[in-house]
Amino acid sequence: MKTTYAFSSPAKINRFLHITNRREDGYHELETVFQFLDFSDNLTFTPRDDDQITLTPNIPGVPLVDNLIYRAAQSLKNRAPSTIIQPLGVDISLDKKLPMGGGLGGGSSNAATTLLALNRIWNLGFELETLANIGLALGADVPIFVHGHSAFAQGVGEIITPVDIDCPVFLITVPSCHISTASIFQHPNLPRCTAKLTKQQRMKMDLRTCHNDCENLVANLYPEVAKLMAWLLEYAPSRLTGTGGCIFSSFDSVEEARKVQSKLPPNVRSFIARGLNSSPVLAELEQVS
Ligand SMILES: C[C@@](CO)(OP(=O)(O)O)[C@H](O)COP(=O)(O)OP(=O)(O)OC[C@H]1O[C@@H](n2ccc(N)nc2=O)[C@H](O)[C@@H]1O
Ligand SMILES: Nc1ncnc2c1ncn2[C@@H]1O[C@H](COP(=O)(O)OP(=O)(O)O)[C@@H](O)[C@H]1O
Repeated sequence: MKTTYAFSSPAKINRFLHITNRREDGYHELETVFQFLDFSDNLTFTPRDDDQITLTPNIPGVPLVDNLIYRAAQSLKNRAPSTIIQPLGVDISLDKKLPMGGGLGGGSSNAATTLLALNRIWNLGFELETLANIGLALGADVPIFVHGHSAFAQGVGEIITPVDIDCPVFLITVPSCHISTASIFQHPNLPRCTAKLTKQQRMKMDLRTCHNDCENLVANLYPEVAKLMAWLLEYAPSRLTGTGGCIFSSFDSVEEARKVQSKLPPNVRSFIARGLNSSPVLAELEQVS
């Protein structure tokens, strides 16, 4: 009888996102605070007797070789120490709940959960820092999910300082438009020179005085996002996550969030989730001996 291991793959939000510089290689330097949500995709891993890696079901429009779960598993396998003699094969299943391309980091989260889970299941013994480096080649947000704690991030997201922040209840709204991260970063009207936070501001970390540099551009390009944002701001502090288009609105209680959710214009997808300072994956790893 084979063991199947179940792991979550949580969403993240960027409580703020300042773009401070554009590097020579075209990538942008950011300052952001990441927070996880108690709303996740679910992944299962069943080790195989051979060295095949399978993934079901397929994500429509994402070929297997491009799927970040498959890529993460392959990357890890390719770096396995030569002392590992058991076959590194696994059947992976994905229960996708997170909207894709909305700034909730689902792909990066899936990759990070895969790295963490397979490192443990295959007994590879890699340190978190090594997994984070393997993950960075897959996506800028993967290291945050590997480290698994709310964090202030700099660089392209790989310079990480863990922080403990407030954990409100969020109403997350999901506009129907799919926004490509690359298209926002390439846009000429993106603000790219927000001043870096001073040491004093970082100590205080008052999230209300920060903003998301992508927000105005995304609102201009996608009137649906602008309309939804204007509607939400009537009820609660609301901000874009990442390069959008999901918006998070903060509340003190689930009841208050539900009240606003029930008034949302028809056809706006939404869910309610609490902010977390720790990724649920950390506790789940403890369960695997
Ligand atoms: C900006 C964030 C904040 O969380 O946005 P979301 O994608 O979650 O909305 C992320 O760091 C995004 O990370 P991720 O989605 O992994 O981006 P990647 O695949 O690494 O990059 C996609 C493309 O966006 C551009 N890019 C990305 C990150 C960055 N710091 N500067 C960039 O210029 C590059 O053109 C790159 O080719
Ligand atoms: N396992 C995966 N889950 C989600 N998206 C994936 C996955 N593998 C590859 N992708 C690709 O990554 C893109 C960005 O997805 P996602 O991480 O959900 O959004 P965002 O970067 O806006 O937070 C998707 O549109 C898809 O093409």
